[in-house]
Amino acid sequence: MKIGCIQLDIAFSDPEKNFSQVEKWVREAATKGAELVVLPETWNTGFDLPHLEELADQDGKKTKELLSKLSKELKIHIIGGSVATKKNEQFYNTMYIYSNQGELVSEYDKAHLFQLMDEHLYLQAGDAMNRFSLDNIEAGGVICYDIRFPEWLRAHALAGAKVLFVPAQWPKQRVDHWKILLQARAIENQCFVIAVNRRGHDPNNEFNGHSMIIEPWGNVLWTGAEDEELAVIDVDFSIVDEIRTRIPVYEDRRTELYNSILSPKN
Ligand SMILES: O=C(O)CCC(=O)C(=O)O
Repeated sequence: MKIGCIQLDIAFSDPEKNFSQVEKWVREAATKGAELVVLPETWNTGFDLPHLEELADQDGKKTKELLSKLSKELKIHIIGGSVATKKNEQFYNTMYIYSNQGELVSEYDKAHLFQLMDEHLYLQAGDAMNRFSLDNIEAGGVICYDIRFPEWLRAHALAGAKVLFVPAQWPKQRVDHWKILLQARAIENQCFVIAVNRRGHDPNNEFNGHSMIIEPWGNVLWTGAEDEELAVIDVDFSIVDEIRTRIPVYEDRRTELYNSILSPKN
């Protein structure tokens, strides 16, 4: 499958500009032959959390309209990064997944809120897993800081995911963590990891891309540059099963042992 990664330079606090940029880039990805496209985290607003009341997308309506229209018209799957949303009077960091038929196949609210950037002060955390299937490829999706929680990604893999999508706004100063954590998550879960970071800056942080596609043996198939970029990379998802047989990690897990330590009976 040809995967388009859009390493967007998000305009801070300017949803209108970001909606038109996203439309332009998704159209360009389709022109370049992408069958699935991945966007970064909170691409509608950037991290302008204090102004969510004015900026957040009410019920994700505007985002859903755009992604549904583009996925249907261009016949392209869209991993919609994430957007700041307002639902039931509360704010969320929400990921929408659209199939190439224009159907919403999954909606996920970021489960782990990043205290270093004050997310916990403004947003509600989601509790639901993000599992879906596109063209019979079993997938999962998490957002940025979620990759620091191996048990959360493992849960998606145990539930069947063979590829994990990771939209992010990961700051430049910790990009070494980003690369190592993504590679580790791919190796330990023996799955593809397709992670798209933004580039550019906001008032507090600089973001320097380094988006990555990693295969289940841990080899990096593609790393994004430091500029705004659209890359279209051909990925063969069929290798997952062979790698899972080569080292039978799932078979060798000792769940009872872990459970007895984490929840002793007495
Ligand atoms: O974990 C990190 O260092 C970065 C996380 C982050 O920026 C986020 O979740 O938005």
